[in-house]
Amino acid sequence: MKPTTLAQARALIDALDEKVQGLINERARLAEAVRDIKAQTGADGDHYRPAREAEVLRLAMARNTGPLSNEAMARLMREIMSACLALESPLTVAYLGPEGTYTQEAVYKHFGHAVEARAKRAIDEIFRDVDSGQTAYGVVPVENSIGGIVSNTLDELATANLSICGEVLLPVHHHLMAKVERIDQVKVIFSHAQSLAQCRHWLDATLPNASQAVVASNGAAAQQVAETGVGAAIASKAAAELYGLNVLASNIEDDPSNTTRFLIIGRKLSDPTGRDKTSLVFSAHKGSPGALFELLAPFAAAGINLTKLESRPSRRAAWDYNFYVDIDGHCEDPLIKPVLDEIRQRAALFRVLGSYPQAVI
Ligand SMILES: O=C(O)C(=O)C[C@]1(C(=O)O)C=C[C@@H](O)C=C1
Repeated sequence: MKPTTLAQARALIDALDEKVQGLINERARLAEAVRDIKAQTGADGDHYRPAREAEVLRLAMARNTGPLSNEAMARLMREIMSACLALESPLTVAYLGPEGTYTQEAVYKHFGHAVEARAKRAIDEIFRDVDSGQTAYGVVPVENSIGGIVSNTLDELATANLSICGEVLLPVHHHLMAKVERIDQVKVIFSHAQSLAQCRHWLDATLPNASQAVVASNGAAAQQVAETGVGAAIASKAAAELYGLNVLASNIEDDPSNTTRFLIIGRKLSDPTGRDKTSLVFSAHKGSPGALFELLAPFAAAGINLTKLESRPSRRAAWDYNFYVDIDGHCEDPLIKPVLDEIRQRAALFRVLGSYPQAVI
């Protein structure tokens, strides 16, 4: 029945909300049953299953008939699953803090809001915390569509005994924020080096005489401006709200498609979902001509798509490099496994950093 008055429409919404709520709790009871089944089968108490979560989100999007968008529907399912998982056991997630960073946004986008997010001061601290079991998972930035790689993360990945179990793509929109109310009052701008670089044209055109100062993160910039009242910060809208700053200009990034990719790090390999990525690190034997070509050729021969290739100093010897490669597919896929074995034989160093579902939302 299509309502014709506001009161009728609201009464129908109330009745429907009651049913939706009942169904959500029924789902939560099933998640509790899953916990009991896992306990009986000797699972280790970590109930988070990245592959299953990706499947649930993909199913929600495939089933969706609107009017809500697929993404809006998936975000709702994301929060329901997050609350269900928190019933099983609250998940702890370390991220690059302080509060208000884009990494914190990436935590909530990937895990939903029912996690215990713990702010850390540096990327290596996050790796240490996850490795020692103090937190179950970590979220670290790995690359930006304009600024390129986050070298600390790649360097930590090469030596850490951890596994990448997910990725998050976060559109990054920068805002100028301060205690003062007018842009012409701003004499100094604080932010992370990458954020300043991503807003360079806007800053040159709008605030050519203001000086720029690099700090550890956008969140730290906003926190500092809130505490001292000095200057302005470039950070997220969430940071402006959290630290009570005035937004003086919005969306000041030079490229509106500016996106940062984050990785979820944990201690377990994720199951295959059919739409996965695998991250690898390897190095070639020094001094042999065509060594890198030899390591990459098996991918081409098997028709495996490379989505990324980076090199970094290996830190073992001068002019020795580690190559970081992302491919489409899971390391257990029957097509991929023998190819990885072949490359392992040919490489000086070879490690699978993780296989994980491609970002869903
Ligand atoms: O299917 C599971 O293994 C569950 O624990 C249930 C559930 C869910 O709510 O759907 C919750 C958490 C997991 O990360 C994945 C899925």
